[in-house]
Amino acid sequence: MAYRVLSSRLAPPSNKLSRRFVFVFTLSLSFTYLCYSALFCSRAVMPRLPGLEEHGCVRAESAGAKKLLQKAPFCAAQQSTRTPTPPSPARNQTHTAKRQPAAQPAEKTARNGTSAQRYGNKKLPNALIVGVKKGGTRAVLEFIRIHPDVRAVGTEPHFFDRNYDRGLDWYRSLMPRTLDSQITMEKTPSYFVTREAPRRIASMCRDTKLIVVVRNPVTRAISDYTQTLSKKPDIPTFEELAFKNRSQGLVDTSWNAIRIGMYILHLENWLQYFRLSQIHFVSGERLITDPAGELGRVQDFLGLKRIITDKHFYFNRTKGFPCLKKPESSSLPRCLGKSKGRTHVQIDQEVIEQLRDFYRPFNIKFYEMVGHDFRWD
Ligand SMILES: Nc1ncnc2c1ncn2[C@@H]1O[C@H](COP(=O)(O)OS(=O)(=O)O)[C@@H](OP(=O)(O)O)[C@H]1O
Repeated sequence: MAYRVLSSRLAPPSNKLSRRFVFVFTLSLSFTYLCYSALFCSRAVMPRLPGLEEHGCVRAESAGAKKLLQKAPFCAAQQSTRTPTPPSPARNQTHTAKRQPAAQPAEKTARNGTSAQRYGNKKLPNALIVGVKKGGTRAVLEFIRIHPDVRAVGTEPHFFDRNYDRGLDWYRSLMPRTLDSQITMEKTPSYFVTREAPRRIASMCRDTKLIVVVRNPVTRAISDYTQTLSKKPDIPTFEELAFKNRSQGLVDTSWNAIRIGMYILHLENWLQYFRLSQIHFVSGERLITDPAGELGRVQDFLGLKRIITDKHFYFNRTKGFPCLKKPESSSLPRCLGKSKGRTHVQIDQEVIEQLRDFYRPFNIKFYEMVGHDFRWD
């Protein structure tokens, strides 16, 4: 020690100066590094490394994303990429809010190209198309996903009905990567009639936005039956399944094709967990006659800029339905598949009238509840 002090005292001034320089340089280098890390916090600058997803630090939200998220106040909790504990009835409460991890650079692969988006994180959905079966749910999903701020799962995950035991991690893994400013969506029409679905969705996030595509319940039932018949040609006739006793006009409400159309009953279940303002109803009929108008309202509801307009659609005479000029997955015009827009089984007009009478009181209550007359009578 004495030697070190002595030697430092005896050291020539130039040596002393260079040591002081090295010390100051190292100090300033460390300080710069600290500032740099604090400001940019790894992900915005560094490329994503596999396995490092969980270790994001608090992000600085971009102005654009902030604006969009303000318009659509989605659940912050569900956006976390931290490993969530699998949902269980005992843990049926809303998650505590966590900050989102930093977004990747605001750079996307061609949105309307065939390649998947490479940047962003997999997040739980902010908005769900929950029903109804044969209402036009595929059309709404395919149309809304051409919006640059929407990314969606193509297939139906059936998480809140059939796959709930797999947990939120599994569900999240199915989602496409999204930037902070983008909305994640999926559609599973059976959620609307699944008793546990509203509670489960609310426990994922109370702010989830819900879209229900509704259609005249009689036409919907015939469409449903037509689909089943195409898979199982040996099933009884529509009339046989629809009535317990046709001459008495006794409708079989245990048959799913009939039960699904009693919209008000299912809606009451949803309203135990969600505000009416969180649910947007799309008219399945108007979706065919005026897709741009319906999609305009869907965009408003999601807090999105109205980008999808008339110019995105054309009426395909062969198909008899509106089709997209430029869908999300390709640059070519595309109509929905053969299973959408089938020719329905011919049903006796009298049967149709009986079913109309059956549904009327349910429809009226439904119109009153949602504040809109869908004119199905
Ligand atoms: N643009 C366009 N192209 C084709 N089909 C359209 C379109 N818009 C709405 N529809 C109606 O969507 C009905 C199918 O509804 P879903 O997609 O909800 O069916 S499913 O529940 O996912 O099986 C389907 O019902 P069916 O006509 O009975 O087949 C269509 O009437």
